[in-house]
Amino acid sequence: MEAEAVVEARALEKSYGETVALSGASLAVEAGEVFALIGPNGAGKTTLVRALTGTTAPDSGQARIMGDSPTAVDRSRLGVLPQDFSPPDRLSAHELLAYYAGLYDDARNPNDVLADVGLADTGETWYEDLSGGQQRRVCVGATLVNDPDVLFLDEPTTGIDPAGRRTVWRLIENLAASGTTVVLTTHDMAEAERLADRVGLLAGGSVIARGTPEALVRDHGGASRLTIETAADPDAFADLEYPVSRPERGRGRTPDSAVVVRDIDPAAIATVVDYLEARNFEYTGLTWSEPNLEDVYLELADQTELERTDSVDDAADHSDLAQAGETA
Ligand SMILES: Nc1ncnc2c1ncn2[C@@H]1O[C@H](COP(=O)(O)OP(=O)(O)OP(=O)(O)O)[C@@H](O)[C@H]1O
Repeated sequence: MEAEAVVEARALEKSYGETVALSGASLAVEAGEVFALIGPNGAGKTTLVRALTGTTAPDSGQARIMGDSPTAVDRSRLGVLPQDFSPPDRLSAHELLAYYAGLYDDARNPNDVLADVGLADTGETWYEDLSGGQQRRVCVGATLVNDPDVLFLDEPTTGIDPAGRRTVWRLIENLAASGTTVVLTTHDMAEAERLADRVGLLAGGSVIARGTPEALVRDHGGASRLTIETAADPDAFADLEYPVSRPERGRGRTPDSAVVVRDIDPAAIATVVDYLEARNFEYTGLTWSEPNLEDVYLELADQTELERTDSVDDAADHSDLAQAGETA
């Protein structure tokens, strides 16, 4: 029997004037799952979270949390961190958490929450005097005072330094281990890959692919790559037994400073080194990488973006992507 969805969106549509924010977004999150929503700026992630948490009403479609409509659900079982959450700043971190804790009958001790978000020593500092990353961690803490069963975190780690980010990651992992259902949005693919049981990729207002990070990488991540930092032309590698090309747009390297060897096992890297040496090709570095969620993102979401900017008449390409999503 299929597990019952704790959070569910069915064919949600939402427009702001001419702007279509959601165009049939659907997803189902099971109890205890960590579900990460990824997608380009403007894809509709925040609007989807807002529709799921009852802060915006969809034009059509249905949102459900724990079997209820988002506006009818017991708020004490819900934690929501909006992207633009900005609490009153003339309070200390501790006072802020105490304030939010005061909204619930059976709230957690603010000191324990401060410790959870790695700010045990910063409780007496005024919110406005905290760094941006510390403020964000207090905001994450504010969503935890009621020990929610379902937690929505819209870009929880944006602006947080690497150590603080890891604190929040461990916190989310602990929450998930204790059974909390978590829906988060992020632009950090490493974050999604590390935390999420499943990932939903939003583009153009709908979920175009969903699945475990492993399945998405397997289905859409492409081949392993060996990147060679060299000015040599890919054609010069014609008799190498692997496909060689320039790096694609958007993959972090200027196309004429590197070539990419695809589908190559790490054990075969020595063959390529021998090949380079035998031909006196100059190179300054070799990097082997397996496909990851960033490759999936670039393959599916950025492709959608590029098509949209390259051509206004791209309806056919969108339907291809929607089909790719159906198989994920
Ligand atoms: N209140 C609003 N009024 C008008 N347009 C809006 C409003 N909220 C969202 N939009 C528009 O809807 C679209 C989706 O926005 P949304 O914030 O949901 O995207 P997002 O995926 O969360 O983006 P980001 O990654 O930048 O946070 C965008 O084009 C945005 O400009």
